[in-house]
Amino acid sequence: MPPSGLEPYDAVLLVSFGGPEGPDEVMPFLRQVTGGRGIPEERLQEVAGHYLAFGGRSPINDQCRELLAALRAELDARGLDTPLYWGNRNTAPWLGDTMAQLAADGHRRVLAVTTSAYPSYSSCRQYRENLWDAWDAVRAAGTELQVDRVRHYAQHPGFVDANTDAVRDALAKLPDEVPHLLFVTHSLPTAMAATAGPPPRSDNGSYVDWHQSVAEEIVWQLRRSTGVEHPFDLVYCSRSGPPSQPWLEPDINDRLAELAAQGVRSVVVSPIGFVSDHMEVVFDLDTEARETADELGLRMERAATAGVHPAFVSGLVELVLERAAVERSEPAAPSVIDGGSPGLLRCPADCCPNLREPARPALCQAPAAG
Ligand SMILES: CC1=C(CCC(=O)O)c2cc3nc(cc4[nH]c(cc5[nH]c(cc1n2)c(C)c5CCC(=O)O)c(CCC(=O)O)c4C)C(CCC(=O)O)=C3C
Ligand SMILES: [Fe+2]
Repeated sequence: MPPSGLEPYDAVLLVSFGGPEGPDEVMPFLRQVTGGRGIPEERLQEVAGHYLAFGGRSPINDQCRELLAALRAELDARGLDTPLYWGNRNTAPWLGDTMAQLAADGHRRVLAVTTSAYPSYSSCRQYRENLWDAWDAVRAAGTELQVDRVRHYAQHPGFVDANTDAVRDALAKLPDEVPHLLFVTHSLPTAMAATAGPPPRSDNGSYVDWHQSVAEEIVWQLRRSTGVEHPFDLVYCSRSGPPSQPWLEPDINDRLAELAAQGVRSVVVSPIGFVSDHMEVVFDLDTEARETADELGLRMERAATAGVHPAFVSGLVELVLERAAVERSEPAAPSVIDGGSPGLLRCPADCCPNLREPARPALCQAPAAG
């Protein structure tokens, strides 16, 4: 491979969740995502209904296409001609096919960027397990690839600034108020949340802690620029699983009802847990939570997700450059919000454990200590 400016890496791989692109793809997608995870059939039918209400097409693949185009433009602008690839965990383009293509195209050092910004089993290790499967198949077919992944980036200024900007735009639509801010992320089983991130862990675990820090930073940035301090909470959406299993709360709809009862009149909803307008955002927030707000007589504005905001796109490219520098043993100070965590270059073996299949291998992991 000719030098690309990202040495030692010769390719960048965007890894995403995947989503259906038509009605016939909805049920196969849901079965793929939930295979063996004990999600009740009723919940599957309900979620199928969310997808079918949007013509059976998830927004996520188109958003990946847009992100790839934006990343390409940003790499080009910086004189980096490193090829970009894309693979999904749950639909085409399948990660396994993309990994085989990377090998066939002669690549041997690949840097992965996931469309998921926080630590937890679902948002980190599960991606690394699927990376392992794809990598292992290529290895079995005779090619030795090395795959790394950029550190968790929720506390990178690029991601935070994009979200702050979006909250500012949403606030501008409610000029006569001091809206309550609701920062939203995907709920998790509390057992998964408690074991998110590397030990030693706080009571909340890294998933909740990281979201809390991002929310606080956004509120602080707004206060610094406007002098207004907005009341805020971290709330959850998209609870799944059997009713007997505890998940992170409060659900956004319940919190909206509480706020209305307390006399709050307007809210800005900021989906900091999602990098773009996934189905959870367009259904759980823009459809369901909006209906709740309407019924309660609350004014609600939903802030944009990071999407292809220039700060986010250039932040991802900076993360890629930073990691390449680290691998070349050059000094590279990790860029991170004040008091935030730069995250880890390689997850330790006991980070974000798979509570169902503890022995399942995952890629991008630090070698086990002594
Ligand atoms: C933390 C987290 C993220 C954020 C990090 C990241 O982005 O990865 C995320 C993203 C996503 N989740 C998605 C879709 C689904 N997630 C499900 C189920 C679950 N998600 C979980 C967690 C998360 N999920 C969990 C603990 C479950 C229970 C089952 C299990 O333990 O695995 C189910 C099954 C039906 C249901 O139960 O809801 C579906 C269909 C899509 C695609 C959306 C689109 O099409 O636009 C995206 C981006
Ligand atoms: Fe999910």
